[in-house]
Amino acid sequence: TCAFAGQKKVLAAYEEAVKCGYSGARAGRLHTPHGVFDTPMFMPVGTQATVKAVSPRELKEMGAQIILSNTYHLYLRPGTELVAEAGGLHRFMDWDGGILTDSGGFQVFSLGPLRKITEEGAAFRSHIDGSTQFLSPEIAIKAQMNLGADIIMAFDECIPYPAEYQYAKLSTERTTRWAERSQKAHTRSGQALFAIVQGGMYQDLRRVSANDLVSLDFPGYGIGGLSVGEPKPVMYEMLEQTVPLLPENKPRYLMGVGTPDCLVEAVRYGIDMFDCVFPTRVARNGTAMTKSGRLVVKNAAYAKDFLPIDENCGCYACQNFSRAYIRHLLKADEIFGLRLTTIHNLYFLLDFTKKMRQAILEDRFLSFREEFLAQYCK
Ligand SMILES: CC1(C)O[C@@H]2[C@@H](CO[C@@]3(CNc4nc5cc6c(=O)[nH]c(N)nc6cc5[nH]4)OC(C)(C)O[C@@H]23)O1
Ligand SMILES: [Zn+2]
Repeated sequence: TCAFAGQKKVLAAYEEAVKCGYSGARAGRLHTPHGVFDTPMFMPVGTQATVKAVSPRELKEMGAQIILSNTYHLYLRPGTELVAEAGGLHRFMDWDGGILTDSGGFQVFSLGPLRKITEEGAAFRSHIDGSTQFLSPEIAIKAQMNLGADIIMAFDECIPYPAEYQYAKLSTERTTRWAERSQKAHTRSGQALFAIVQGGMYQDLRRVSANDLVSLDFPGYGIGGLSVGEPKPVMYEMLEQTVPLLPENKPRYLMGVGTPDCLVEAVRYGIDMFDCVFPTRVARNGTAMTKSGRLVVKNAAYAKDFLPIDENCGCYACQNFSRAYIRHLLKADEIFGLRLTTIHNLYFLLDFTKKMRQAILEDRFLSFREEFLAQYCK
């Protein structure tokens, strides 16, 4: 293994356990102040300091290791100073596993009615009360130090898709300057700051972004600007161009991804960490994720189906309840229905990454990937 120990700032140290032959897939262990965690890993999204509809105890039970929260949302409400006064995000939400916070760059562009971006940062209007707000690398890093996550992200611009080459070039260069400013503003020891690779859908800009950020020497690297509406083959092409330029002994985090087919492809390219609102979001409109694709348990077809969502699933929903019962709850607008579909979807993705890790450790990842893709219809 190539442990990361020995570096003066052992933060999100990454021990690569084993590389899988003929692909970039690898199984590693991520060292953080809240524990050592196995990769590949899926991180449930808890945007506003809660993973919607499930409790920390249930998250622990289903095998969640690190969860994601959003600086943008917590900065606007309830305020990151308040969370600091409460003892930090772990205490505030009673989660003793790992926490990663996104820096707010993306949410500014995807949520708030954007006012303008300058070298200094991004001015925007709050999607909550319309107030004028401003985020910069310094403000975003200070906010994340207040939240006290184990892993925090540099302040970046997620380039919209599609984007002109010239705009992608200027934005990517600015994101690199913002990464340097994020680094300088980051003074909290024991907390890992990851940079975020941009470059739009342009191979050369992706390579420049990766090389520039690697030379600034971060403990880990997010790959941003993807899963923003581009075709999947384009996303995979960007991964193929970017991942090999990132240090083998540091974690790679593909932001905002996603569905099992994307996860298995990204792991093949050497991605270690994922987050996506997908499993929790689709659960709330009655869609369950299975290894054969999506199952809309709300459909009339399941009214008298007394089997569980997935007979081979070990989650609380599948061990105790039928499709008919969950459909009934969803049709009756019972909150417990959403809780059961959410628990199943999170368990499904967490278990899927565990199965990928096992396949890599047993050097059978490529056949695992073949078998999975053959059965899964998008
Ligand atoms: C797949 C699915 C269902 O995920 C949904 C919806 C639209 O895509 C998502 C997920 N994609 C996504 N790409 C990202 C890129 C960056 C980035 O470049 N920088 C930073 N700091 N954070 C990022 C977070 C990202 N999330 O983005 C929102 C809008 C959060 O909802 C998600 O489609
Ligand atoms: Zn289940």
